[in-house]
Amino acid sequence: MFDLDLSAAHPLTAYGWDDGFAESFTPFAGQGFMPGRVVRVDRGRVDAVVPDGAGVRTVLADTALVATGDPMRVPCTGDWAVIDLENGRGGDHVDGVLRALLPRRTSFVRSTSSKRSEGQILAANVDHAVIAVSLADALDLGRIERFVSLAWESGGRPLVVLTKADLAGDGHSLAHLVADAESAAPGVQVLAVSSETGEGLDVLAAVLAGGTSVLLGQSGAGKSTLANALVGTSVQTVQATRDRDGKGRHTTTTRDLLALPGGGVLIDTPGLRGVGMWDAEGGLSRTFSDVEALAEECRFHDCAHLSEPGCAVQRAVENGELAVRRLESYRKLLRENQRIVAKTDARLRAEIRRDWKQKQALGRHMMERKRGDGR
Ligand SMILES: Nc1nc2c(ncn2[C@@H]2O[C@H](COP(=O)(O)OP(=O)(O)OP(=O)(O)O)[C@@H](O)[C@H]2O)c(=O)[nH]1
Ligand SMILES: [Zn+2]
Repeated sequence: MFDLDLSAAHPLTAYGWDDGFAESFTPFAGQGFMPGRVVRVDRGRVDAVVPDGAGVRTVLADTALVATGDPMRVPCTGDWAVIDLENGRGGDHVDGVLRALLPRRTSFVRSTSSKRSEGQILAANVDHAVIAVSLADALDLGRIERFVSLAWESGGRPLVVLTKADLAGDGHSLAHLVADAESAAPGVQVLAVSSETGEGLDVLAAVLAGGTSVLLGQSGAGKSTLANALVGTSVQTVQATRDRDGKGRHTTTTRDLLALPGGGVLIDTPGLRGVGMWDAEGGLSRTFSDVEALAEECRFHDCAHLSEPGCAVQRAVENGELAVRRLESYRKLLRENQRIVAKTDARLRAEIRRDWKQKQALGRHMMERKRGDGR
């Protein structure tokens, strides 16, 4: 079998395997199971890297996992899983069964918070959320604030990467742009890079070497180009299909999770790329920690920072300590967030009502049938 030893030689180290995950796996060890990291999920088929020398294996999730109906328990890219290759081998190139998921450290969830059952999980065990912002267009600080809030909410650490730095003019204007981006994301590292010239890629690679990262950002921000530059070759990996039919065909397999040559793991899934806002109240608080710290000083604890007397936020705007743009952006994102939470709640209520109505109708139907039978 394989060795659970945590030496650099462990075949999964390049995929982020560490002491903590090894510990979570302990109860499953010695049962013929092995750990694996999910690199792609496609219509119920899960591709995972396993330490058995074969690289990526395709498995199906245990029906017990899927049957819960809880979308949070469905495997997603970045998950560490308990893989059983001894059983469940089937046609259509299925190599085994995914028996369980190891506890997630962080998760990117669409819709409301992870406590909610209707959340959709987009990526798991993410340490850094890389927010790609193109310098080909004027910086949209509000957009940076939105993505940074989502990143904080996921539990990962945001990192703003200003791409296409070759288009930003001289070093002086580049420094200004970096400072502007920093003002929108207190405490968040901002890096300028160019996939074209290679500028800044070494610094970025060094940051990403520690853990698992996801790529976020608008369409056209330069994410694919950046991923290719970081990986060194095309993100598409060509894999030989096992020679079951004797034809020795080759298929091209795309992965959503890649080991970076300089260390670290990069997740780039289509579902995550242009994510919208969801319930990110905690993330907003972190992104606007400066505004919230000022609000603590307001005379009224429910101050709306409009025209109340003793408003510390308004005072800071007047003093030039706080940009009015930032206060407006804060308000806008809070409103947007509240709208989404309300909408989700309304949807949830509607679902419960529909379910209840169906049960009532079914009950009536059964009663009528019973009565009919008795006649
Ligand atoms: N000048 C310059 N252009 C770049 C750089 N990186 C990317 N581009 C160009 O920007 C365009 C968009 O890049 P992509 O990598 O496809 O952007 P993306 O974020 O992956 O876009 P989606 O796939 O739509 O999410 C392409 O035409 C790239 O050639 C760069 O560093 N410098
Ligand atoms: Zn106030």
